[in-house]
Amino acid sequence: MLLLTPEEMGNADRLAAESGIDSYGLMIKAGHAVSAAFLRLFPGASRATVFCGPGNNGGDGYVAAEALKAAGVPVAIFHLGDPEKLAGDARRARIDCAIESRPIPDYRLYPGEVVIDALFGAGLQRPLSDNLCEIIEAVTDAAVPVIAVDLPSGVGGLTGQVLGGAFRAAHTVTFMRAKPGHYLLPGRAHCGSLEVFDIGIPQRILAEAGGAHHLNTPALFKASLPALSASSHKFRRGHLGVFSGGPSATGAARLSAMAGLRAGAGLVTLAVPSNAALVAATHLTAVMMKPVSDVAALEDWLADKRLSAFVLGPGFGVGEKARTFVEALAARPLVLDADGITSFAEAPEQLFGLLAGTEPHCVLTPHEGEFARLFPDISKHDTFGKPEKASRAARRANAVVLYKGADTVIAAPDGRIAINADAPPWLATAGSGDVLAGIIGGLLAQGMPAFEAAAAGAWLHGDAANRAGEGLTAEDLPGHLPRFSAIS
Ligand SMILES: NC(=O)C1=CN([C@@H]2O[C@H](COP(=O)(O)OP(=O)(O)OC[C@H]3O[C@@H](n4cnc5c(N)ncnc54)[C@H](OP(=O)(O)O)[C@@H]3O)[C@@H](O)[C@H]2O)[C@@H](O)CC1
Ligand SMILES: Nc1ncnc2c1ncn2[C@@H]1O[C@H](COP(=O)(O)OP(=O)(O)O)[C@@H](O)[C@H]1O
Ligand SMILES: [K+]
Repeated sequence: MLLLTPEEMGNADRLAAESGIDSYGLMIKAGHAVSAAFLRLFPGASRATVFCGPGNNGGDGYVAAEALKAAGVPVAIFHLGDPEKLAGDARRARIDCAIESRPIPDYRLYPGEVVIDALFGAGLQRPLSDNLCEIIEAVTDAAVPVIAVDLPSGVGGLTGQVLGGAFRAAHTVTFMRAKPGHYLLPGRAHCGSLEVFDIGIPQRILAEAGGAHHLNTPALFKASLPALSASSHKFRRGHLGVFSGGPSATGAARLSAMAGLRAGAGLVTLAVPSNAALVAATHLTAVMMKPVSDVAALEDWLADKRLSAFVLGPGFGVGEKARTFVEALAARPLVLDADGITSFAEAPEQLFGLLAGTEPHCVLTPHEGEFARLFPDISKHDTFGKPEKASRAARRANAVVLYKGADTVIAAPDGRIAINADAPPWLATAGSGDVLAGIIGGLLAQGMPAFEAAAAGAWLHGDAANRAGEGLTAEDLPGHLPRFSAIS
């Protein structure tokens, strides 16, 4: 599912106009979609209170207001700025709307009203003024239902960030394609239910207008998921190696290993320091074990080319050992998580040097803190949204970056970006990140390319959590992974 940034939507708009499509006709359809949503969702509203801004978002508002009046709904319009200065389609929409409007400072709460927020959409450029924020706060505090046109005003369509303040909509009607800001946080939490309405811009124009951002759905990775056939045997299904920490820190890697096996790797081996072998062995059944205490033992093990992917980081310990192990592993498909990432905090360039110059085959899975350790300058940039941060990091590291959180973003060095929006909050539980690393490792082991494996991993992780339900522990997750053949 392709998402368009506000800039790309602007391109689509321009290309549509160039191809002879009547832009005022698009605005009429947009406004009518908003009025239809109002009538469908709030048939008993005492009044439609329409806030109209100074651009085309306001234009959609005037069209919706006129349509609601024609349907018999009492309507009050409050405009921002000088409506005489409206230009283009928005000007025409105001002229065609026979309702007197008043300046926004005249607005007072009205019992039973429903607000249509048509202040700003794609054209939001800067934080909302204090006066506007006060009005938004009054509407929010009074729990007045809000329908947002395109985006809740104040939410950045590219980043999902709130600029100053923003409406909390019950429902948002956007046009042709959702925008990244509808799915990134905190924007997602301001949208309410999201409706993507087709106002008639042709697909070929939308395809030409943009295409880097995707919502993470199976359509993005399904074709690359490993498929079982009669000729499958365990070595054909890949062999995943997962590195464990010492005797008191084997749990995290065991979670990854089990998840890798459930994700379909034919064999999974836990590589343990010798002093942890006994502890680990008492907890393993289908997962195998191999003592690997130092880099010499690792290099011996790596001579087995059937080992097709690795996970390093969960519970491994931070320090020199992790760095030398990564040096030995850097040319092979690898998920680098947790301590594996933190070990390079003092010398991120060393890691990027190891990963440079090849087809990207490493997946980095930082949470916010780990991301800041590896990419401190990128992380500090307040105006970058999460996709831009992940994307810059991916290019710098020549690795797929899966930037975790409630709105996990997956970015490839070639510019592809996926936003994962389905994970439930009960995934925030100890060890769930270890399971995610293992799922991705299991998919890499079966030959899935790094971006698709990371995107599939994040989606499967969220899907398993939704199946397991609230109250899950990380151990529950692997058992709830869906059958790949059942994913649609
Ligand atoms: N794409 C399509 O095909 C279609 C798009 N359609 C609709 O068009 C919308 C995009 O319209 P748009 O480009 O005119 O931008 P919009 O959101 O109205 O805002 C721009 C105005 O706001 C102002 N402004 C900005 N920030 C501000 C602030 N913080 N505080 C105060 N002012 C601020 C800014 O002023 P300036 O920065 O120039 O001073 C400018 O005047 C889109 O969201 C959708 O609803 C539909 O009609 C159907 C077809
Ligand atoms: N509020 C949330 N909603 C959805 N997913 C979340 C939320 N908080 C965390 N997650 C997910 O849970 C996992 C936690 O991973 P991580 O932070 O590494 O924890 P741990 O180290 O305990 O395994 C990540 O996949 C993250 O995306
Ligand atoms: K809006």
